[in-house]
Amino acid sequence: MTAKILDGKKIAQDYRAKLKKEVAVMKAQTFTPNLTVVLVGNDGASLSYVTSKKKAAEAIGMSSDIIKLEENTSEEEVLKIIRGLNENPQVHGILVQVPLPEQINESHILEEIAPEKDVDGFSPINIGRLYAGVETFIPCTPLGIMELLKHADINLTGKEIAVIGRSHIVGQPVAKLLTDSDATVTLLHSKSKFLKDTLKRSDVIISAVGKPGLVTVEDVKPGAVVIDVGNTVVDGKLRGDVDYEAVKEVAGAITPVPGGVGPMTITMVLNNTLIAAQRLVEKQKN
Ligand SMILES: Nc1nc(=O)c2c([nH]1)NC[C@@H]1CN(c3ccc(C(=O)N[C@@H](CCC(=O)O)C(=O)O)cc3)C=[N+]21
Repeated sequence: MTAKILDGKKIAQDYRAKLKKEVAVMKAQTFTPNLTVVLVGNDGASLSYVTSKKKAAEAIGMSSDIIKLEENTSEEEVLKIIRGLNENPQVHGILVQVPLPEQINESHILEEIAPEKDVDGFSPINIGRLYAGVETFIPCTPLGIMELLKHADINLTGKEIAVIGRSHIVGQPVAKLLTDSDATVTLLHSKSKFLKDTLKRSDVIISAVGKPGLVTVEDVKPGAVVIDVGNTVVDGKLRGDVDYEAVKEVAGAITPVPGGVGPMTITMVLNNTLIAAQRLVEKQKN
């Protein structure tokens, strides 16, 4: 059996075409949604991600700005910039690229972003809202994974799902969303005792660790759906966590790296920015 390839690039393209139509309607009736991305420092990979986000936003008719700050920028300086963006009525979505340089405390920054503009869904208020089951912004990678699973022809009800990695950005929120979809989730991490046994009995494996070669063909039950969130550069090449070539011969469906989860994450940043702008329109009506 050869797996169905979950083509994130194509699925993202189709999704963005739908967003583009909604943006056009919004622009005709009200204003142009804007995504502003804050990047601190000179990390090459981060610069390439934020440039992709700006390009993707502009391609669907949104406006997008990148605020590029020096590596040695102080926390107070970044906080001041965020306060300015919070108050700027032209800005609907704010995204501060992580990781941040070490002199800047990430929590302090995320606390400062106005929850109604926090399109990453990383602020403590929005994380709390997610678990409370009230209106929020769902983090972009988990949202993208849920969209990919819709294309995997799998009914999640009662399914065994292994999530590897317990970050606030991917592992924990995706476990929450999958649980809400009636799946049974095991959240695995570096200290888990029965990692490999759990993978082997799972109907879906989601790996978000950043360790190439972590998930091997021996770990995968025939027909299982495998979602690879890893993106690690090895010898100048982007690698996921999954041994893709071997696993695709036994899995039911699988995401490639690149071209799987990554393009979906960017699409969901756009999705959340549009929602932020739409919520503002609703608020102004009342
Ligand atoms: N505040 C914040 N929000 C984020 O959403 C965020 C972040 N910080 N920090 C870093 C991670 C990583 N991330 C990726 C997004 C797209 C691709 C992506 O599109 N990758 C392409 C390949 C790109 C390439 O070839 O280098 C792909 O997988 O096909 C990858 C990684 C968002 N992140």
